[in-house]
Amino acid sequence: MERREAITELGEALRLLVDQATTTEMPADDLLRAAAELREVAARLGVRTRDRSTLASADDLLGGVRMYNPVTGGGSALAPPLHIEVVAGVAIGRCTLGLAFEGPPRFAHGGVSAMLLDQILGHAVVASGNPGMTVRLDMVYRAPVPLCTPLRLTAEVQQVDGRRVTATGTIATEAEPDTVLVSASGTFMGLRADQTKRLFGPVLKA
Ligand SMILES: CCCCCCCCCCCCCC(=O)SCCNC(=O)CCNC(=O)[C@H](O)C(C)(C)COP(=O)(O)OP(=O)(O)OC[C@H]1O[C@@H](n2cnc3c(N)ncnc32)[C@H](O)[C@@H]1OP(=O)(O)O
Repeated sequence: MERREAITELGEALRLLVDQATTTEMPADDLLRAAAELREVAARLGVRTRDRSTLASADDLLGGVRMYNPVTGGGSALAPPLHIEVVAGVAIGRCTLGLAFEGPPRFAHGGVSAMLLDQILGHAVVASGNPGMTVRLDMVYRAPVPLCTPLRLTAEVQQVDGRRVTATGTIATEAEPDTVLVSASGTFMGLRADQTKRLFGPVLKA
């Protein structure tokens, strides 16, 4: 099996674990036994690791492959994951949030909605050919986002003004795609060469 497939397999197992660990009502003894077993597994994975200045060997930064991205990464225990495709400049995202993402009971944490929207706005911005970093993200929470419900996100670029790119996006359910639950407007700033070197120099050098 190729390494990226193995990373995704491990990611799926971790997401199942996070989901079960969040929903389990098993007694304390079972939780303690699971915790001990998981520490052993973690120790095996920790034999070879990377630091923050080293890109994951399975990643392809310029090709847009980020296996451990906390929103889209197939290898991430934290990612829903959000699956994004860009069609005619519009980024369309799909995911279902489990109980690990709960804020108010039955609904998603507001910060999770912001994270999803930051990511999908970023995809629309990259797809427009003007990559940049988020410098501002404005959120409007119109209605709570239901957990365990297929969601549909959209994002598109509204304006490109030199290095400054503005994009907007929404979260709705798949069942009612025209009822906007959360909307966001983001400003992204393209980096000057000196900023790219200062922030990402060690990673790019490697
Ligand atoms: C298709 C392929 C798939 C792959 C897709 C991958 C998608 C990835 C998606 C990832 C998605 C996740 C993405 C993430 O999570 S990105 C992570 C979160 N974002 C950050 O950490 C960025 C932090 N900010 C900075 O480091 C600096 O601000 C940078 C370096 C960006 C600019 O440096 P600096 O601040 O020194 O500015 P400047 O001297 O260059 O001047 C630039 C202009 O910017 C204006 N400005 C600054 N701040 C703001 C502000 N808050 N509102 C409005 N305007 C602002 C400023 O006034 C100036 O305007 P002007 O005077 O020129 O008019």
